[in-house]
Formats: sequence, C-alpha cells, structure tokens
Amino acid sequence: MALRAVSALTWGLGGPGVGPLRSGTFLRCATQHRLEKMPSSIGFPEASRRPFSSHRILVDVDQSHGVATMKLKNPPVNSLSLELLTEFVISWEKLENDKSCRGVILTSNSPKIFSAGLDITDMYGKNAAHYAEFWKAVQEVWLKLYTSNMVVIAAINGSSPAGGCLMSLASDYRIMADNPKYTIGLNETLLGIVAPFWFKDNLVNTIGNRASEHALQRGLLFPPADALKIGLVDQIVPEDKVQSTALSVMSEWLKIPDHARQLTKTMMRKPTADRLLKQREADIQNFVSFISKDSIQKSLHMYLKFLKEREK
Ligand SMILES: CCCCCCCCCCC/C=C/C(=O)SCCNC(=O)CCNC(=O)[C@H](O)C(C)(C)COP(=O)(O)OP(=O)(O)OC[C@H]1O[C@@H](n2cnc3c(N)ncnc32)[C@H](O)[C@@H]1OP(=O)(O)O
Repeated sequence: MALRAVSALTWGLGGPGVGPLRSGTFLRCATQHRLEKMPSSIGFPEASRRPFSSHRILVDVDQSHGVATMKLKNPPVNSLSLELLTEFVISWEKLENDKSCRGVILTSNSPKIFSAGLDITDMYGKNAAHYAEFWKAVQEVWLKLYTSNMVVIAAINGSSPAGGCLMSLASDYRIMADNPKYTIGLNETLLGIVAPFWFKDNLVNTIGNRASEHALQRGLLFPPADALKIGLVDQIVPEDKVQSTALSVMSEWLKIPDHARQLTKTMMRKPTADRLLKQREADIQNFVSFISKDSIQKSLHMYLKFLKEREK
C-alpha cells in the first residue's frame, strides 16, 4: 500500500447547540417529505435556493430538497483559523435552526484543497488566552459536526490533512476525489504534535484500533485509493463527480425517517462525544500547556519554515 507523508519531521440532551434531538423532531419527521429526486448539480431553481455566506463560509440551501451545501473558503489552503471556525459555528447553528434543512454537504471552495487542517499560525507565537479560545472553537466545530441531527456528507475535493481529516471523520459519510495527488489523514506527529484523545476516538470508531495505531503514530497521509481500503473514506469518485455523488448519496440517506436515523446516530456517537464534553475545560488546559511549551513552539516553527521553503 503506497503511503505518502509530508516529510520534515453534546451531547447531554439540552446542552447548548449540541443536543442530538431538536425539539419537535418527531412531529417534524412525521410530516417530512421524502426525497425522490435530487438534481445532479448545485444548479437549483432560484425559487427554492437560499444562499447565505460570511467571509470564509459559503452556504447554499436547496429548500425544496432540504439539503445545504457548505463550502469552506479561506485561501490559499482553507486552513481552519479561529475566524473560520467561528464563522462555521454561526452558519452551522443557522442550518440547525432551519427546519427545512435535513442534510449538509461539507466541501471546499478551493479546487485542490479540502482543508489544510488547523491554522498553524493560531497555534504559534500567541498567548495562552488565544490558544484557549482557539481550542474551544476547534472543540465546538467537532461537537457540532459529530452530534448533528442533520445528515452530514463530506465531499472531499482535495487534500485533507489533520484538522481537515477530522472534519471529514465527524461527518456521516465521506466521498473523496480520486486524484492520487490528494491525501487525507491525521499527520499530527509529523509536526511534532499529538492528536488529542477525541481525534483518536473518532478515528478508531471509523477505521478500527490497529489501523489507527499505525496511522496515528506514523502520521500517515493516505492517497484516496488507500484511504478507501482502510475505510477512512467511504467512496472515491472522479474529481468532477464529487458534488453530484454527494447529492445522490444524500438522497439515499434522506429516505430514512429522521427520528430513527437520529436516534441511531445518537446511540452510536453519544459515548464518544460525552467523553469530550465531560472534560472539555481540562482538554483546553491540556492543549494550552502543551502548545505553549518551547519545544512544541520550536517544532511548529520548523514545520512552517519547511512548508514555506519546500519545493513545489
Ligand atoms: C499529551 C497530549 C496532549 C494533546 C494536546 C493537543 C496537542 C495539539 C493538537 C493539535 C492538532 C492539530 C491539528 C492540525 O490540523 S495541525 C495542521 C496540520 N496541517 C498540515 O500539516 C498541512 C500543511 N500544509 C500542506 O501540507 C500544504 O500546504 C497543502 C497540501 C495543504 C497545500 O499545498 P500547496 O502546495 O497547495 O500550498 P502551500 O504548501 O504552498 O501553502 C500555501 C501557504 O499556506 C501555508 N499553510 C499551509 N498549511 C497551513 C496550515 N495548516 N496553517 C497555516 N498555514 C498553512 C503555507 O505555509 C504557505 O504559506 P506561504 O504562502 O506564506 O508560504
């Protein structure tokens, strides 16, 4: 198996914004329309579309089908900066509160990069208060995605290292562009940092313990075909079919009655989400003290330098 690495080195029912069952779920489900036919592109008729956007997040809601497409837009590499994460949470809450929205396709506005992961500049050379705020936002985005009532499909249209991979892992289904130049994986160890327990839990739940041990320790980044083999993604398709495949997979998922699917998702994911929720503050303090260490700051500095100087 060809492995590539960049070398160089709420649940709690009622909890704000992360509860798995929004009030009225059962009532709404009983009257919900089934999705019989989905358009093959995002060219929805104007009347049924409701786009909204912020600086770094573009959202297009197809109200007649109940599906939103959310695009990350943070050039040049869609890094998950504090600003992007904050805007993500605001947009996500808007979708969660939109009764017509049952599913979200998460993708990137950039053609080659789904997301370069957490913005390293938010973890380097800042003060403890900044690190704490940043990490809280990372936790919040993961909790929102992982515990969402909506069907979440990641349309991975480019490379997806570290935090980008985490966002995909938190989705219900992953479709990746079949281009061997793209990679996906939790490569934290290559930066001299450590994926926290909840990144690890999400990976183990997806690809199993042994494959996770191997992938995490070596910081492996998998090309699409290998990611498919180990179950890190569910499907690989030609680059120009990622969005249309996501729409047709979504239509299949939305045939399942919402209440049954949501309760099943809760049953599967609640223990993992609860583990973070129970020690959220301690996890923030762990992050702050880990990332503030001189040795870790030095590793991040070296990695940023490597990224800037490497041959393209
Ligand atoms: C005991 C346990 C305690 C645990 C406590 C917690 C510990 C901390 C846990 C932290 C978890 C971290 C998760 C992460 O997500 S870290 C980020 C990891 N990401 C990467 O390694 C990806 C790096 N980037 C790339 O590989 C490439 O950029 C990419 C393939 C995405 C695109 O390549 P391309 O050639 O198109 O673009 P460039 O490399 O030229 O990049 C353009 C500019 O963007 C800058 N860049 C890239 N990635 C990042 C990033 N993640 N953050 C910030 N900036 C980034 C890059 O430097 C270039 O900048 P310049 O234009 O200035 O040169």
